[in-house]
Formats: sequence, structure tokens, C-alpha cells
Amino acid sequence: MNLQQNNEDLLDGGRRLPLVEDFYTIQGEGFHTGKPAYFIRLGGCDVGCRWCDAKMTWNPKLFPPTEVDTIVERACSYPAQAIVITGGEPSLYPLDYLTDALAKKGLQIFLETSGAHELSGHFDWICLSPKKQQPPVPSVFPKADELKVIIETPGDFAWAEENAAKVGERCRLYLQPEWSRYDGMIEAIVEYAKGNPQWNISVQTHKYMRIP
Ligand SMILES: C[S@@+](CC[C@H](N)C(=O)[O-])C[C@H]1O[C@@H](n2cnc3c(N)ncnc32)[C@H](O)[C@@H]1O
Ligand SMILES: Nc1nc2[nH]cc(C(=O)O)c2c(=O)[nH]1
Ligand code: SF4
Ligand SMILES: [Mg+2]
Repeated sequence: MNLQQNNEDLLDGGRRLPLVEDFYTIQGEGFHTGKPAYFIRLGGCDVGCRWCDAKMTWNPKLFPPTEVDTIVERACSYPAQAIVITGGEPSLYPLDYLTDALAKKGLQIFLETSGAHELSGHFDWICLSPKKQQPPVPSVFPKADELKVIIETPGDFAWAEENAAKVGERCRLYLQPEWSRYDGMIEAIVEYAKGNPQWNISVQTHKYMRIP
């Protein structure tokens, strides 16, 4: 049984989800940088980025299914107007129940995804961060509001362009330095954006602010 099938049986069609953590913070990356947002981080990822800063999320068995109604109720006890669903890889799960419940509360719903699996659910903003070892499924590209490509080596600029050619015309384009390679890569990233101004730069500002 694959990971996705296993999830659908265990999780009652998305009424329960494997929750790693939920917390109120400031969106640190990409288009919505600086916006207060409540984060819902789901466990489980089968993409396996070497430099992933959320490796503790990878094994979904460590995160028992949590009632989505409880998660939504907790989110509503904060003044947040925006919710970021992240992980782990949220596209592993049926997200309609969660996003319907959040939308009923009038909250804006943002998604962080590698696009490795077909998406379910309804989102006000989708940030697609494609990964070479498991590229996005084709159906995700036209849904992306924001393409955020992690730059670890000079070869990643070509990967960024490959993905930019697949997203819609209005999709915002971001280059984001891999955190541990920041010093080595930031100069090249700045020069690349200056020469190719369709690209903007995203840095992980929450790590400078020392907030989650
Ligand atoms: C932890 S991932 C979870 C969502 C989804 N699995 C994904 O990769 O988009 C959230 C965001 O952090 C980025 N990210 C993870 N580790 C990073 C690192 N070391 N440096 C820069 N960005 C990183 C990912 O590319 C993604 O955009
Ligand atoms: N503050 C903050 N902003 C973020 N933007 C995307 C994040 C993620 O892990 O998905 C993240 C995160 O972990 N913290
Ligand atoms: S896809 Fe996202 S959560 Fe999964 S390993 Fe890569 S950065 Fe980490
Ligand atoms: Mg993060």
C-alpha cells in the first residue's frame, strides 16, 4: 500500500490529518513575506530534499491523526486572517475538508507545496517550490500563484527557468537561497535577478527574526 492510499484510509477522507505543529507567526518567505499567518504543518514527505529544514516532518507515523475540526477551532482563537498549510508535503493528503472549514471561517488559505502529488482543496494562494528529484505533477503548474525555486548551486538557475516555462503568465517568480549556502550563493542570485528581472529574490526572513 503506498503512502497516499494508507493516508486516505486512516484519515477519514481528510477529517483527520497528521499534525506536526500549528503556530501563529509571520510568513517569512515569498510573496506574502511579512504577513502575520497561522501555520498548519502536516507530517509526511516522500520527496527527501538533502537540505530540507523540516526533516522532522518526514515520517508521518510520528504524527497521529488529529481532528481537523480541532485544528480549525484552534486557528480561529488567534487574530490571524491568513492560514499557511505546509509540511512535510501537504499534497499527500485530501485537503478539501480542511480548506472548506477554514474558508467557512472567512480565512485566507495559502499553500506551500513541492507539487509532487495532485492537489485537492481550495486555496487563495499556492506557492509551488519544485524539486528536481521529484518534479511537480503537470496539473500543479497552472495553479501556482508563486514559483519559489531553491538555489543551492549555480546549476539550479537552469532548473528555475525550466519550471518558469511551465507556470502561468501571472505566476510570480522567486529565487530563494538554500539557507546553508546563503553566503556562497547570494551574490550569484542577486546578479541573476538583476539580469533577469522577471525573477525576484526571497530570503527566509523568519530565520533572521529568530521566530518559527
Ligand atoms: C519545508 S517546505 C514544506 C512544503 C513543501 N514540502 C515544499 O517543499 O514546498 C517549505 C518551504 O521551505 C523551503 N525550504 C526547505 N528547506 C530549505 C532550506 N534549507 N533553504 C531554503 N528553503 C528551504 C521549501 O523549498 C519550501 O518552499
Ligand atoms: N515564518 C515562517 N515562514 C514560512 N514560510 C514557509 C514556511 C514553511 O516551512 O513552509 C515557513 C516557516 O516555517 N516559518
Ligand atoms: S519537499 Fe519540502 S518538506 Fe519535503 S523534503 Fe523537500 S523541502 Fe522538505
Ligand atoms: Mg519553514
